[in-house]
Amino acid sequence: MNFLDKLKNQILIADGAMGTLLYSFGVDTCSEELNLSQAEQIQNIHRAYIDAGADVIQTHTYAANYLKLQRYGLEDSVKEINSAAVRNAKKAAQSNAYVLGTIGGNRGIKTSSITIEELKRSFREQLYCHLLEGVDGLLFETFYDLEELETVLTIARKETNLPIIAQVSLQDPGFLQDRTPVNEALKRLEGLGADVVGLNCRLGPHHMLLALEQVEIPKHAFLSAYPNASLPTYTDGKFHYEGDADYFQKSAQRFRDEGVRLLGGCCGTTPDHIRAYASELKNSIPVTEKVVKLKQKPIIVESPPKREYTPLQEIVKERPSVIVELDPPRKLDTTKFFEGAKALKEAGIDSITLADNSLATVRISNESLGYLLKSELGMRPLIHLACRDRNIIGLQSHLMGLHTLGMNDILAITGDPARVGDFPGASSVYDVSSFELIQMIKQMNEGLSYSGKDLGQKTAFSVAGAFNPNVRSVEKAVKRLEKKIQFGADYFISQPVFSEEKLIEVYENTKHLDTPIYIGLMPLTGSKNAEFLHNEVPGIKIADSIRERMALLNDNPLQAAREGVAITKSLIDTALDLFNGIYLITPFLRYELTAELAAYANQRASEIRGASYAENTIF
Ligand SMILES: Cc1cc2nc3c(=O)[nH]c(=O)nc-3n(C[C@H](O)[C@H](O)[C@H](O)COP(=O)(O)OP(=O)(O)OC[C@H]3O[C@@H](n4cnc5c(N)ncnc54)[C@H](O)[C@@H]3O)c2cc1C
Ligand code: MET
Ligand SMILES: [Zn+2]
Repeated sequence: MNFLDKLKNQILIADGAMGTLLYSFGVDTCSEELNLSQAEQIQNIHRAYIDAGADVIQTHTYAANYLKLQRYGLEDSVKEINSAAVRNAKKAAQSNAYVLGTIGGNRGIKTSSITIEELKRSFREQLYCHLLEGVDGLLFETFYDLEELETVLTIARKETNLPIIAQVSLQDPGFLQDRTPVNEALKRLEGLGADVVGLNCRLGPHHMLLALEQVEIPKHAFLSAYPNASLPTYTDGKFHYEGDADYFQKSAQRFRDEGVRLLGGCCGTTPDHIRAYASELKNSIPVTEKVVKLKQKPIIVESPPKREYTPLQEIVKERPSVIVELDPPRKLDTTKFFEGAKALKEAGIDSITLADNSLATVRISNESLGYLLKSELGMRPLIHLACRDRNIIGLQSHLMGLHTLGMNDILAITGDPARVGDFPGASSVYDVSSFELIQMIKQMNEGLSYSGKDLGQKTAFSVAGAFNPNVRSVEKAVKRLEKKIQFGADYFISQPVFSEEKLIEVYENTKHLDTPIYIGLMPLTGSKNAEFLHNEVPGIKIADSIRERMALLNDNPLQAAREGVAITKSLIDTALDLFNGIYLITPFLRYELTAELAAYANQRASEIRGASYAENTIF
């Protein structure tokens, strides 16, 4: 009798974890490889689960695909490992248990760079091994990404009539990562021909039962559940799971009440947990009716997003706009910083931009100074946000804080790596790069966290991307801009440009884009500054004539700075012919220089506007 026939009339017990069990025994390398080198041990664990009462066991092949095996240089051993794994499970099962060939999901919570074609290849390789070796059914487990599971299920259903179990994993008890309600997801899997649909991993019994309360008993499939033992804890350098077998035993009947017919365990479970389930439910009669607590898709409050200002990308499309960077100090005295901010406010700038530990050098946090500028001086802070210092949790919590404080203008950057900075031993986090950060922020504007959790409100961020035209190939840099636009960038802010030729080159290469650019300009403060930028900062080239002008004033710092301002004014004149946005960078907190330049740019901008107004009204 195939195990689907059995499931028609009785609950079956499945096995528990293999990976975490081996890890608890000290295996911290590729445990799937043990199917080859420690076949007997693997068979012993399978037997321990069968002795504990499992009717159905699974091959130890969850991560035995080329995408995951390549981490260990084992990508060419897919066939060997999967075939050995099936043989191990069958040898242990004899005729005492059914054997499922397990294939795990690849896409996790982060936006994955794995393409559908790679997923298909990875899946097919494993599938054919399992079919050739002969299994009683297939178990597709730990799929966070519904698209991935639907893709592989469709392939498998075409290839075989064997029973297929398709299981998703949830971050949130109710919804998949893409916000599909769990009930809808399982129905879709049933529609694609899965014989058993269900949940495994990530959630322990409590949350998995909460999710199952929202699931109807399928009409043409059976329901399965493989909860984790508990949340993991990290002690003495190792992960542990705590949920004990008694706790599992108490949950068993509740799984039955939710209509589950195949009940096993996932991470952290052991033969004791399975024994507990078997003692409660083995051979028991399944329920056929239940009251479902269907949840609707979360309603994201459609209140107007919390926005105090017109987004900069809208302003700069309408008229010339000047923003100025004034970096948070490296020391705790903020007097000069606030003096500078006041001077820039008087110069009439649209926004003051605050770097995030630029060059990986520690500075006062930009959100705290930004908030003071906003609340005390009524200025509009634009907060740079680098991926380098924060993981996905930190980035999101930081963004939620910025929203709460009403700071909606963000420059999303990957960030200079920690090794360039003043704490070279610090680690760069880079959970995401600027592309995904832009996407994360845009998702929050839809009221959803990066993993798709409902935030209850929409944020109103306007997101800039960084543009570095000081590279060998501006065309390549523009390709990055195009990619950032695809990820949701609203406008760009560039590194400083030091020559008219570069301004024109950038204009020529970007004029096809609708997305506005604030072009960067920074006054040189002296000859040493000019030589440093020209010779030591990758990509920055300053015309010989300019460096000569600065060199002539080497002994007169005041005059040199005046020269730097004069050069930048002439660049502003050209820049305003080509771009609407001017981004001035304040060197060494010398705000008097950028305040003067901002006033100049604003005056030139109003002259241009006056002239175009006159042109439009006269004719
Ligand atoms: C306006 C502006 C403000 C900035 N503010 C800060 C700040 O506050 N804090 C801070 O730490 N850093 C800051 N930076 C520096 C920035 O983080 C680095 O210059 C970064 O390497 C490029 O910008 P990004 O972070 O958006 O990188 P991304 O565009 O995401 O690029 C990431 C990686 O790709 C590389 N890359 C970028 N462009 C190219 C290209 N054309 N060809 C090949 N490889 C490329 C980069 O070197 C980097 O390794 C700022 C840069 C700009 C332009
Ligand atoms: C990471 S969830 C899948 C786990 C797998 N069934 C194992 O225990 O090895
Ligand atoms: Zn698991």
